[in-house]
Order: sequence, then C-alpha cells, then structure tokens
Amino acid sequence: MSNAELEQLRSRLDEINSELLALISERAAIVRDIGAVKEKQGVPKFDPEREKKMLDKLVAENKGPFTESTIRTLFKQIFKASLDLQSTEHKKSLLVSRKTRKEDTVILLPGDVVVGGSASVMVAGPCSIESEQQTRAVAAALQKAGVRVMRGGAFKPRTSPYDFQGLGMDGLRILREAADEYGLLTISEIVDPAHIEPSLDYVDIIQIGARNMQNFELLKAAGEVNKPVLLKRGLAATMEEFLHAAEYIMSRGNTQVMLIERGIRTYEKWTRNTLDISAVPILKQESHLPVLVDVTHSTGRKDILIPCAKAALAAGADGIMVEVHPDPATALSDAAQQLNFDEFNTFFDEVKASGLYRQ
Ligand SMILES: O=C(O)C(=O)C[C@]1(C(=O)O)C=C[C@@H](O)C=C1
Repeated sequence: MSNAELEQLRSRLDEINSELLALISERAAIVRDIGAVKEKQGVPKFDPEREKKMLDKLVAENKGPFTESTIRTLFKQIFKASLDLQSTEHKKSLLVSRKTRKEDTVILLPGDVVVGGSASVMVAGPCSIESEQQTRAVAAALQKAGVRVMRGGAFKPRTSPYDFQGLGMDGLRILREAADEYGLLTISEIVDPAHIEPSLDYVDIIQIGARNMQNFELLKAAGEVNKPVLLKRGLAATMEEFLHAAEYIMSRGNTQVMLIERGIRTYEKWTRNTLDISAVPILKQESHLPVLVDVTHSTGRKDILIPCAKAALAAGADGIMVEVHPDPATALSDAAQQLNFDEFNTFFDEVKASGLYRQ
C-alpha cells in the first residue's frame, strides 16, 4: 500500500471518528435526559433488561467484521459510561466535599488555638487517663513543650473486655482539671451517644474513635452539638466511607469536623497498622476539612515516629497526634508505644526543626 493510500484511509478514519464522537455525544445528551426523568420518578438508573434488549438487537443486526462478543463489549462500555454520567449528574454534593466549599475549614478553639489554619497543631497526651498525678505530670510537660491540646482517653474501647476500660466520667474530670491548671485544651474519645451531652463541660474536642467511625447514632449525636469533633478513620475504612461518616456529623448541623488518619489494617506486621500517607493529600483534595495524622496508633512503634510525622506534614497534614506518658512501661494501655517526656521533647524539637511544622 502506498503512503498516499494509507493517508487517504486514515483521513477517512478521522472523519468517522468525528462522526462517532458527534453520535455518542448526542446519545449522551439523551441519556442525561433519561437520567433526569428517572431521578424524578425515583427509579433506579441501571436497567439491565433494557441493556440486554439493546445488546441482543445490535448483535442480530451485526454483519461483521466485529464478532458478537466484541460488539457486546463495545456497547456495554457505552452503557457503563452512560450510567456513570447519569449517576454523577445526580450525585448529591456532600457537605464535606471541596465541591461544596472551596475554602479550607478552619476550626477556632478556645484560647485562639486554630486547626486547619496557617499553623500546624500538635495534639499529645496519654493513651488513657489513669490518675490525677499521671495526668497533671503530662499536662505540665506538655505546657513546658509549648503544646496547646492534650489528649487523654477516659472511655477506652479495648479489644479485650478484660483490659483497662478507662476511668469514664471521672477520667474526663481529671483531664479537664489538669488541662485548666496548665492552660491546655482537652480532647477525649466519647463512645456512647448518651455521653456526648455530659462530656461537653470537660472536652474542647470530642473524639470519635476508629472502632466507632460507623457508629451512626454516635455520629448523629455528635452532629447535634456545638463542639468540634475529631473523627478517626476506621480500621478498614475506605476514604469514601470515612468522608461519609464525617457527612453524618455535618448533615446534623455541626460543621466543626476534623479528620484523622490513624493507619489501616493490612497484612503488614512490622507496624501496628499501615499509615496511609496517601490519605492526607486525597482527603485534603476531596474535602475542605482539616486532616491530622495519629503517628502513634498508625505505627505502634516509637522508632519511626519522627519520619512519619514529617511525612504527614509534608503530605499536607494540619496536625499530628502522639501519645505521651510519664512512665510508658507502667502505662495501663499502649505501654509499648507511648513516648516518655524526654522522647516527646526530642520528637517535637525534630519535627519543628524540619521546617514542616508551621508555627
Ligand atoms: O434507557 C435507559 O433507561 C437509560 O437510562 C439509558 C441507558 C443507555 O445508555 O442506553 C443507560 C443506563 C441503563 O442501564 C440502560 C440504558
């Protein structure tokens, strides 16, 4: 075949491509109208019977050279794209979505502490509130280090029912008193919708833990109060599920929601969970909510906290959460992974010195 002949055939293909494009675009416009009718009628967009009829008719009309199976595959692809078009057109824009709100959500906490703004935030404290003495010691160390938000678990959802379950409301009171004494804000996990209201006097931020990420009654209850909420990603939650959980809170009126990546369960055994760093830029892209990273629970090991915190900040995290205990060896929970005060100071100094922690 001469070059001239090849060029001629190709130019005919170009014309056909344009005709096909015009036809599939015309088809897509009709599909969109059908989608709008279906939306109004409340009927499902996917109609397998209709698809089957169309495919059977096309196969009967097919004179080749494409085989029956190729015709089916090609048209199924067109139906799939049409269905996607109908679904995206009518997908409810989520309140958590960047599409709904372009600007970052900035959460203003008492004492001019800001999450999601120009400065990074360090949230530190013991896994569990164990005693007044332990909590006050941590509060003093954190204040000295320049930390403003102290975490401490009072209701502990533990894997085993025989493990320390936390001090409950007494723990929240101890946390509040120690925090007030040292000018800190408090964050603690609430596990029962009935505890949301009573916790409001003790916590500046309500934490919803990984195991409760899809406890919808708890999410709804947290959505009904005027208190910032830190929502942890579930143990095996996709980012879509995570954002939908946040949507539960926002849809009830509480717009002060922060997300925290805490590692997901994978086959890897050398860390407690797998820190999903990619979640940080994706969540920041998909949502306007602040994103933090819990380096302690994701890694479960002290020796890699510094690089992981730096990686989180480099990926765009608004803050870091880390566990600190006066004497980790005797801690009633997470003994192996909490930092002592010296270790925490080194950790915080190095993270700040990296230039990634915005002050
Ligand atoms: O005919 C319909 O009901 C449509 O919604 C259109 C269409 C198509 O692309 O042809 C799209 C999706 C359905 O699964 C079936 C068919």
